[in-house]
Amino acid sequence: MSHGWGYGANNGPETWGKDFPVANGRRQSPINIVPKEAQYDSTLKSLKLKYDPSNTKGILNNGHSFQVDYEDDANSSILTGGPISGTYRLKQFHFHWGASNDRGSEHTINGIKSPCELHLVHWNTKYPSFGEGASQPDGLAVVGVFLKISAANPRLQKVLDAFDSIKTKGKQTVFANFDPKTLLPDSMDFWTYDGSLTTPPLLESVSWIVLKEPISVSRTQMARFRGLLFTREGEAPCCMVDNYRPPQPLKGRQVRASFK
Ligand SMILES: Cc1ccnc(S(N)(=O)=O)n1
Ligand SMILES: [Zn+2]
Repeated sequence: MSHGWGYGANNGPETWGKDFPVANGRRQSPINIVPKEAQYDSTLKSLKLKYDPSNTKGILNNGHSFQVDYEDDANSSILTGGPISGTYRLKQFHFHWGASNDRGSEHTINGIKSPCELHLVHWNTKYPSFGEGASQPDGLAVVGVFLKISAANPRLQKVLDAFDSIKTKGKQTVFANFDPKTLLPDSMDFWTYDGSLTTPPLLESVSWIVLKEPISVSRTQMARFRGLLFTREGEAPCCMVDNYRPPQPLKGRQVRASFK
């Protein structure tokens, strides 16, 4: 029985290239961001995120992370501006985190990992669907937000409170009226570069928009992320932790900054 990809010793990021050769491609993600080497680009527009909480569809443990899914059959929850042209629709958001607070993020800053990273995934409405966009070089835009250990973040509480209902792989539950904008920091300053999905199929279709300012999460809240399981009900339990891909080679790409 071929085991699918994951984050373990036998199916983790170092093995993904076997089934997904693009893993060694020229625009893979995540990357290490070196702020001093990022080029300020005054032509970058300000980020515009307009989300309609009533588009919230549900929350799911997909066996790699958990995701909150959004209705995307209209331009009601959209991303515009920043480095992208046109309108991108919110599909879902999810997180990556570590077994301890010294690791967990996918992007790093000067080689420093954060304990957790939020990804808000959007697709270009010039294509008919997320799936179509995912195979196009300008098909997706993901906003990445770092979480740093500080005071408890009350805006995470509704997400955390759903965890008991989605502990194991494949479980989903109702989740309504959640405004992802409440998970964003005050500043919309960002770095941007051309990259890929950070999990298989690792498609090189993502305009990455990584926010400079983190949001807070407490140690106790991080412990609740770690209570989720990679495994299905009835299987030997494996804690959902360290579900992050390490930084990939820049291969000549430029990272631009929206701020000086
Ligand atoms: C929807 C989706 C699939 C795979 N990878 C990602 S990610 N981690 O690049 O945002 N998102
Ligand atoms: Zn992600």
